[in-house]
Amino acid sequence: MLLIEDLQVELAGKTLLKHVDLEINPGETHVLFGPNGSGKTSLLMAIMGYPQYMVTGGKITFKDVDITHMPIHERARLGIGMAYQRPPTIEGLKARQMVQMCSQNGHNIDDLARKVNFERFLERDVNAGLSGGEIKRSELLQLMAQGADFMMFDEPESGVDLENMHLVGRTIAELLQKRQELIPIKDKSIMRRRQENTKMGLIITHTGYILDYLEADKGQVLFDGVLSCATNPREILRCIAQNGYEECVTCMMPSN
Ligand SMILES: Nc1ncnc2c1ncn2[C@@H]1O[C@H](COP(=O)(O)OP(=O)(O)OP(=O)(O)O)[C@@H](O)[C@H]1O
Repeated sequence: MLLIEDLQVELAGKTLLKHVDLEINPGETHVLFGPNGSGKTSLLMAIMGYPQYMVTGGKITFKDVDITHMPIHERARLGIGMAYQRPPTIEGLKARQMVQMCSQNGHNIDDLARKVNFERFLERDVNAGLSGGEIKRSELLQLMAQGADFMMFDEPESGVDLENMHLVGRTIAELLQKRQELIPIKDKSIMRRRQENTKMGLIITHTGYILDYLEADKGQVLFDGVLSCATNPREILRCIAQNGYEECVTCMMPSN
């Protein structure tokens, strides 16, 4: 379980996250909405452990371990992974080497790359000259290799064309073991699979396209560093589209 209690985070002397509480249980995927600059990426970066996102209050617990001040690599080892919105180019490090470094289980890198249509980029430096959509697939490949238990996705749809959106959406759903099933829920094998799923996810989206590919458990809105509205993600999306973010957070229930 990921448990965030009363989290406050500062960046460059500015408070970006205010009293954030969040609980993601094994098998759950949450979706995070919010206007530009509201602090969504900052929340993910703080969970991942980037030191510039300074925790000035509160606590983050993962798998019953207090990770509030744990370095990034230890969080990754504990099972936290992230697909970034704008990951940096890393000169001198090939994508293949990066994926190998992420790999926990001696994966066949070429087989993994084929799944996200990334084979032809493996010998390039990480993210060098990649298009927006190619970068997203590179991020997914690293997560597939890592096999994390809790995965965060920062705007996985941005810059992805419609055809690749299917690939990205299906891959994320598979990573989170949240593929939408066409068979009714009363099917016992599906129910068992859902009960056995321990993967956790947190996805930032503006458009909600990702909801066409996976069953998300809860949506929340981050507005000016404050988290609210824990309810059905499609309902939140509808509310935002109809009334705007500010109206949405004032009219709905508090978080959790
Ligand atoms: N290095 C920095 N120095 C100062 N302010 C920063 C820095 N990085 C980000 N910010 C500010 O922190 C605020 C929150 O940024 P963040 O990226 O978390 O927003 P977001 O909700 O993810 O936005 P978007 O939807 O546009 O991606 C923004 O106002 C941003 O300008």
